[in-house]
Amino acid sequence: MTTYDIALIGFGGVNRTLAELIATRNEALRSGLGFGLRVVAITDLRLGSLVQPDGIDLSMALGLGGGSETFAEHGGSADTNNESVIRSCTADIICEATFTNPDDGEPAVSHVRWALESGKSVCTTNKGPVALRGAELNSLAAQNGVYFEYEGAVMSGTPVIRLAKKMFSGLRLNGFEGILNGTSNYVLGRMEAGLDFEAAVSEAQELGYAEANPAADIEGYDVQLKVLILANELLDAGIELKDVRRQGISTVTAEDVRTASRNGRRWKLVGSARRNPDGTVTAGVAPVAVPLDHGLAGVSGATNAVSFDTDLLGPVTVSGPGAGRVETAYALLSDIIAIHSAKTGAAAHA
Ligand SMILES: NC(=O)c1ccc[n+]([C@@H]2O[C@H](COP(=O)([O-])OP(=O)(O)OC[C@H]3O[C@@H](n4cnc5c(N)ncnc54)[C@H](O)[C@@H]3O)[C@@H](O)[C@H]2O)c1
Ligand SMILES: N[C@@H](CCO)C(=O)O
Repeated sequence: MTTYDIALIGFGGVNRTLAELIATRNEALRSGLGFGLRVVAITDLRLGSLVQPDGIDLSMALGLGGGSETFAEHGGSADTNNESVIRSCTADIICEATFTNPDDGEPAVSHVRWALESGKSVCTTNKGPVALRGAELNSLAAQNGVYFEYEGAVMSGTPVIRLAKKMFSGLRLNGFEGILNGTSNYVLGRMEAGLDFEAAVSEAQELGYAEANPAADIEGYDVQLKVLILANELLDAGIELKDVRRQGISTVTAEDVRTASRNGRRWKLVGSARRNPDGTVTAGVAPVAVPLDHGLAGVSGATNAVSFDTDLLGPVTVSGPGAGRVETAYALLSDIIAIHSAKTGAAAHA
């Protein structure tokens, strides 16, 4: 039975939940999927780093975080030591879930690069490296004969990127539009229910939907990255961040929400991209007061949906959780499963 050794870079909501899944479901994974998982390294800004090639005691690691204790008291270090841990630990797969940096993707871009260069596959939910350095990192993975997977970068564990790549390969995609941020959608819904903006944002933070800096959700930076990812991955758009127009929901007032409601409309933060007749792609994110019979009007809470405009099937819509710790940890698990399938499929055809 194969066991994959895993390193968790960033031990916040998502990677902690992955560790919980590994701790509680490893036997089910072994019998259902034919492989087990063992965590051999963890790094985090608050906890430092711990490397144990025989496997880390996850109940100990999950018990840390509430106080000032670090991994230094458990045989590790109070420093993250990310580069040396990533390059020299014995992990087969690095799960990168540190903060998303929408400006240049760092330090996560370096984390991914160090892993791929040292022959380790990477799964990440971090939008920065995928959106801003996706092409470079994908070719680095190919050069090193390893895998770079990032299903959770868009719509958390809801299958979108792999699904569209696999299932739409025989048709032409003309564009897409969707609700791609759970926090802003949740906030707009709570405002419609009468809650004030700040209280709604606090709720989204408590529920684990929001970015470390929730301005990324509210001002549309998060959707800008997701539109960039989908446009380049699925429309082969070849565009950069500056090509995705961005407007968030901070300009939408409680009065705007009430007026829309009286007029049979509902505010949504819509991300979209469309292929133009000359082959270029126009992409952006902006709040839109959609009519109640619009396909996106009924998408509520942290649920996301994206509708693809295809030439042979017409519109095809995928809907599901867009944020949440468990939902996003599942995305990492689905990436690990994809790596296992690719490895074992390749072996079967060798
Ligand atoms: N939570 C969600 O619903 C969700 C959904 C999809 C994608 N994501 C993305 O997944 C990533 C993780 O999300 P989260 O909710 O776990 O965030 P989080 O803020 O709970 O956790 C991030 C962790 O990374 C650690 N960290 C930051 N920089 C680090 C560094 N340089 N080295 C080591 N550790 C570092 C922090 O200390 C923190 O514990 C983010 O990039 C986020 O955008 C989150
Ligand atoms: N903060 C993001 C997490 C998912 O990328 C959201 O609310 O959608």
